[in-house]
Amino acid sequence: MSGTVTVKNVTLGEGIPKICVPLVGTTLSELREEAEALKALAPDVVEWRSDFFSQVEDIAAVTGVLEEIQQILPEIPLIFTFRSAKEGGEKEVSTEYYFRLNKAAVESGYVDIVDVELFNEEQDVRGLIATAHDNAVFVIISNHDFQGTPSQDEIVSRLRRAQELGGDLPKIAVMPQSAGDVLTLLAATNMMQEQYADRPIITMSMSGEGVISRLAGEIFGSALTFGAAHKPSAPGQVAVAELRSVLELLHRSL
Ligand SMILES: O=C1C[C@@](O)(C(=O)O)C[C@@H](O)[C@@H]1O
Repeated sequence: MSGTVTVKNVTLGEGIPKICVPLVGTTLSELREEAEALKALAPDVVEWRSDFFSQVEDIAAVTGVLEEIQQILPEIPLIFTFRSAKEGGEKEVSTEYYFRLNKAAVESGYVDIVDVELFNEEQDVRGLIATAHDNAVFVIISNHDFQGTPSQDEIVSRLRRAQELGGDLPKIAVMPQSAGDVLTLLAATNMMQEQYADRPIITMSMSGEGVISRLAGEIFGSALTFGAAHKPSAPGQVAVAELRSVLELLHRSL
């Protein structure tokens, strides 16, 4: 894999894949508790899935949560994500609000990485990337298919599009309908990282059948893997301690 991204002493794109744990609380007090509990798990990265938050339509409440997470976990890089319902998230908001919310998050000073969905108007995506970079925030450009697994060429083409738009971390999550679909995701990951990527990429095949893709990133070329604390944010996430021991086992074997 060529190219790395370093955020708060965590380097993505070299060595063992880094572990990210999502925060999925629906209230400020649940989120506080979850963040406190993460101290013991010591993930490399934390993602706040703000679409789970009951007050996500109130920007002041959102930045308030960000400030608290940052105070509880000041050393851990924080990803801000609003996952739209059409890509497997909990809520749908207007496109206008989606971009306003993400802009407020990157301008808050509490976020290290923002997740922006690829399937939006190009100028909106480019505008948000520019604002993020002006605020020293890295950008994941993501795409999720909860129904199936596109062809290898289509997966590679979406990852390349994310890279061309200027995303620092192209990402795709797909749903397998067969073991062959898991191989398609792994082959696309390997092809992307060997032939096209000049930066770290993040890929996963979801659900139980796809778990191997969350473990084998160091071999096939995915820099970050999502593990669950007490509640997964997507199907197939395994518990952090088990995830870490398998990643270390595979790392030692190489
Ligand atoms: O995009 C992703 C990946 C993910 O969907 C997964 O399958 O682990 C989990 C989400 O929280 C995250 O935003």
